[in-house]
Amino acid sequence: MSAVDAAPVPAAGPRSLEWDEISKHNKRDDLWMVIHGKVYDTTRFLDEHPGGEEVMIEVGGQDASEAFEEIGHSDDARDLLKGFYVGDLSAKAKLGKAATKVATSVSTSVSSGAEAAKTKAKSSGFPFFPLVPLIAIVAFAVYKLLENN
Ligand code: HEM
Repeated sequence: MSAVDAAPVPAAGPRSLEWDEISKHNKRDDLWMVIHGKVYDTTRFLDEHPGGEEVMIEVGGQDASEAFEEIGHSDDARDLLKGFYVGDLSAKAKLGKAATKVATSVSTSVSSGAEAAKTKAKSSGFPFFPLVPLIAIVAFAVYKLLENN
């Protein structure tokens, strides 16, 4: 066996693609889209798409997962996707999207929490806070009374 034969053949894994590459393919004659982290070249399907060309071009070079799911595409439509597969969205690009989602939801919940606290503070006109020592005094008095009986 020669050294050449023994050399390991690198496994040709799926292509890992970045958004700057994917987003270039956004034209009628060169149309890619990302659906659930996978990149599809849908150029040749464009004039066969039962939903028309325009909706496809609108999401060209972008993440079309939501648009694809909103329509409620059939299993046949999902099977067709396999024929257009060109690679995967890179881990970095996937992470970037996840990080944006987390950041957005955290900032939304933080600001809505702060907003809710403000609204609560404004809407409760009754001043409970100064009553706290008074309640403590009454509780102490009741305790002493019971103690003496
Ligand atoms: C490569 C990606 C896509 C494939 C393979 C695909 C395939 C299909 C197929 C086979 C149908 C017929 C109905 C069905 O079997 O579900 C269909 C209908 C449709 N698709 Fe897509 N589609 C793709 C992407 C999209 C995108 C990204 C959108 C929207 C932005 C879209 C919007 C529609 C609409 C509006 C219909 C018509 C539904 C109706 O009239 O009942 N499609 N598509």
